[in-house]
Amino acid sequence: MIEVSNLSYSAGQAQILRDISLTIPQGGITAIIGPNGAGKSSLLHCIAGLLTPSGGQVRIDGLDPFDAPHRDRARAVALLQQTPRIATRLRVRELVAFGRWPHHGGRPGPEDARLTEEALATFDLTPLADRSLETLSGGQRQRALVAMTWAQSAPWLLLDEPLNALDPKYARDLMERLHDLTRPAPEQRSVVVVIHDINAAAGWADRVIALKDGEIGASGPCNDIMTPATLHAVFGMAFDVIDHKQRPVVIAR
Ligand SMILES: Nc1ncnc2c1ncn2[C@@H]1O[C@H](COP(=O)(O)OP(=O)(O)OP(=O)(O)O)[C@@H](O)[C@H]1O
Repeated sequence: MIEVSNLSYSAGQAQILRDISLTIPQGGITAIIGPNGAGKSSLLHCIAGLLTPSGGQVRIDGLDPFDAPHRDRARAVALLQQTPRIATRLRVRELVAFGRWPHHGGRPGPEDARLTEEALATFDLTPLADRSLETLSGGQRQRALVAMTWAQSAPWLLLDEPLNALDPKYARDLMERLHDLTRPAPEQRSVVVVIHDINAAAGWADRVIALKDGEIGASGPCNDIMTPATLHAVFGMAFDVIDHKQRPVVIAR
């Protein structure tokens, strides 16, 4: 379980997050939505222990990400940042294998190789495994980054805009895969994902946290949040919401 209590975060004079308290249960997909500048990335980085809050606390399955040794933190939570800096001459397999670093500390063994191949296969990257990143399309590179994050084998995955640059098929495939891999079987991980595409959240998320101006505007099961009234309150614009196969579909008016 992720527990965030009275979290505040400031950058210089600017207060970015204000008194955020929330609980994210294990398993499933939790989507963080909200307008530009609402504080979604900042919240994800605070949870991952990469930004130091000005107040409050975070616990990831009981672990304090700000106090924990780097390796313990990396085994508890894997963060995919929006614009990670990576050496483009790396091959896809080498990049994905980096995800194993917290487990082997520079001495990869057969289990690390096996889990690297498994992550490549999970995200349809096996045919691209020997290509260097600079030869990939933006969407292919994005999938390789998700696979690297997955290979870290942390129970919690925090993904900041993973659908960036993905075409509709790969965006759907990625959400479907994350959905399947966050069910109780065969292997349950927990995903917290910042998403701009509101219908990707509506279609796949189990829970939604809607941020507005650095505060929680709404939070709860997906169907409870994807309502015209709540979406209007969060985004300041009118939406219609219809039901399609028991999932909400959001249409901007
Ligand atoms: N170092 C900083 N100094 C001042 N303001 C900052 C700093 N970092 C972030 N901000 C501001 O904090 C606010 C929240 O930023 P954040 O990136 O968390 O929002 P977001 O909801 O992820 O936005 P987007 O949807 O545009 O990616 C923004 O207004 C941003 O300009």
